[in-house]
Amino acid sequence: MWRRRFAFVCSPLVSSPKSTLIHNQAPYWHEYAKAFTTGNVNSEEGISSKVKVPFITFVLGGPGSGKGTQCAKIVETFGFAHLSAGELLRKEMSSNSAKGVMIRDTIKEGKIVPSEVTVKLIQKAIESSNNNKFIIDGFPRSEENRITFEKIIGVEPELVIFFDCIEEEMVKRVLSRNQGRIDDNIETVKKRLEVFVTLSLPVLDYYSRKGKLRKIEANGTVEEIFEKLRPLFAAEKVSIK
Ligand SMILES: Nc1ncnc2c1ncn2[C@@H]1O[C@H](COP(=O)(O)OP(=O)(O)OP(=O)(O)O)[C@@H](O)[C@H]1O
Ligand SMILES: O=c1ccn([C@@H]2O[C@H](COP(=O)(O)O)[C@@H](O)[C@H]2O)c(=O)[nH]1
Ligand SMILES: [Mg+2]
Repeated sequence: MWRRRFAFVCSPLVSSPKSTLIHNQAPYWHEYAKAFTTGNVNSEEGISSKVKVPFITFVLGGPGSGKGTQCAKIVETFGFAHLSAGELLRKEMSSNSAKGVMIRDTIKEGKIVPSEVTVKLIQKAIESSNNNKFIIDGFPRSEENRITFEKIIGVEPELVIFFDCIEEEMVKRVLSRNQGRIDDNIETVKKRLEVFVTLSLPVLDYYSRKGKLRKIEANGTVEEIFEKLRPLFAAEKVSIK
């Protein structure tokens, strides 16, 4: 069973895709886009003249496929801000509020936290960053997540990366991670794998059809995998180094 791989076909590596702002649903980024294109600055609302429409990359893959590990390398090499949806939720769950308890229970069950909660956390993190290039790790995990992000943030990703790793390897990595995560146990991992197949694969399918998906074979060493990622970010447009 663990040898199963996600049967999924997507576009081959191609040159960097074009920007695709969603112009009819952008309560937040429309203001940013306006400030960028007109040069208007509204200091009361905190919109800076330096702010540009953000370059967003989503990174998806099953539990333990290496998303967090590779995102750290992308940040170091290409100057992105790393937003891990899981980390944002784990921070939020450490409060003993009703919301914190709900997040803890959901993560323990390997299920998906309500979209609005996650998107609001991502929005806050984007708003408080000085960076303009974001790598969003482990999101969107479902079509509902994706649609909620589009509604609230109003920007589409330029690029969506999928780490394709065999289940046996993912399970081995998660069970030896040793970071005290409440979902790093075999019962939760099995549930997360099912959730990935049922709810996350349709998201990959959506971006594949839009020509935005890049599949990375993620069974090798950390360095081998990073070498496969490098060309995606080497374009002048996204590189700061
Ligand atoms: N290529 C690799 N080879 C071996 N071990 C790896 C590799 N990449 C990551 N790891 C290790 O596997 C574990 C899981 O990696 P990581 O946390 O990056 O995965 P993830 O996709 O973010 O998982 P999750 O969705 O559960 O957060 C970590 O302990 C990490 O050090
Ligand atoms: O968009 C998201 C991201 C994460 N979750 C929940 O958190 C855990 C852990 O996420 P990692 O990305 O693996 O750190 C995940 O299994 C979900 O329960 C979420 O609900 N929505
Ligand atoms: Mg992770």
